Amino acid sequence: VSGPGRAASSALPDEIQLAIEPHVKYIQSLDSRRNELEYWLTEHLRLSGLYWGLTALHLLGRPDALSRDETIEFILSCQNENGGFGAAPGHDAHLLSTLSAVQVLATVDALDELDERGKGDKEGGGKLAVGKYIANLQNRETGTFAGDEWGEEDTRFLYASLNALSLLLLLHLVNVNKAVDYVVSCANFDGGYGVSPGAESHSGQIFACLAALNIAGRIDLVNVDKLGRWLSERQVDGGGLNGRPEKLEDVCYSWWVASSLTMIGKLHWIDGGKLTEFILKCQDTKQGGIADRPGDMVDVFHTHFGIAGLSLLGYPGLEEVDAVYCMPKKVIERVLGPNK
Ligand SMILES: CN(C(=O)[C@H](Cc1cnc[nH]1)NC(=O)OCc1ccccc1)[C@@H](Cc1ccccc1)C(=O)N[C@@H](Cc1ccc(O)cc1)C(=O)NO
Ligand SMILES: [Zn+2]
Repeated sequence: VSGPGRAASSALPDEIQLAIEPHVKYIQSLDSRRNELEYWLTEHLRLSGLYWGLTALHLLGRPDALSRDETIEFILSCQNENGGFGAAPGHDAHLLSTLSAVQVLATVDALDELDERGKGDKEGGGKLAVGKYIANLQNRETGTFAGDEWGEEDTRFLYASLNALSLLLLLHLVNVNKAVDYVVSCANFDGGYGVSPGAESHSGQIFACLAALNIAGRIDLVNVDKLGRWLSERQVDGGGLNGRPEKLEDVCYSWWVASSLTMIGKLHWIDGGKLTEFILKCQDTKQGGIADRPGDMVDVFHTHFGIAGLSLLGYPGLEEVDAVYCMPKKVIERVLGPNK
């Protein structure tokens, strides 16, 4: 494969190499852009933005580029009385921001702060309060999960729950077998999975369902050859991957598709070198950051998923990423043990 194995040399144009320093500076600059309208328009994603930025820095080998104390203070400031976390201080709790909070605290090795300083109900604060908030969102009949008390159900939320609960070592608070049955009920004839039974296959939902099955120890339920074929067909001529047939390539699908292929042992069914080159072409090597497609505006979401994708593809010098948790492998080994 001609891709990342080739020694990066100065003779090559910039975008063929990963511009590490500019990406670090771009991520560090994000929280200081309070004068920009976009900063406030993305407040509903602030906690997830911290997860994307911090994880990208850890994969770049720069875990100290953001202040650990400020990170912990911000996370805890987003916790609600019900134990769940909102996207920003004062926002209602939601499963996705609760997942981001748990992922960030695990990454900076501060999950115990939940017990020392976290909120929660009388009988059990700390980690248990977060676990109970999540467990209360499971639909006891179908096994799937809602994203918050308004009740919208989706396999994304089922994955978010199993991810967060497993990091808190509290999976026993929910009915994992029923969650597995629900994921199986979402399987399509093409081997993929959708948002609910009968919904069309979508790379993001496939990632969520495969990762949930993996955490439940039931990856054996996947039709590997059919799904591997559908996922490998996401690679388009430009080398990038799309989310569904006929859609445009997009850097974040590098993650959703490549991590799914990794989980079923078929990553070699796509051309890793061409995908690597596509991701590197989406960088802004001057200002830093990675966009969804070459020439588009960069954002922290695509910067994170582009770097995570490069890590899966073995780009030299990056920390290894865990395909199931989208977090540094070293963090997952510390929290769950080497043989997780
Ligand atoms: C809410 N969301 C998305 O819907 C992105 C939008 C997008 C980016 N590039 C193309 N579309 N899509 C996305 O994350 O799809 C992947 C996915 C879909 C379904 C299930 C799981 C993953 C992004 C944020 C975003 C919005 C708009 C532009 C860039 C980023 C997002 O927060 N994604 C979440 C997962 C997610 C996905 C869809 C949702 O409705 C909510 C959450 C995530 O990756 N958390 O770490
Ligand atoms: Zn995208």
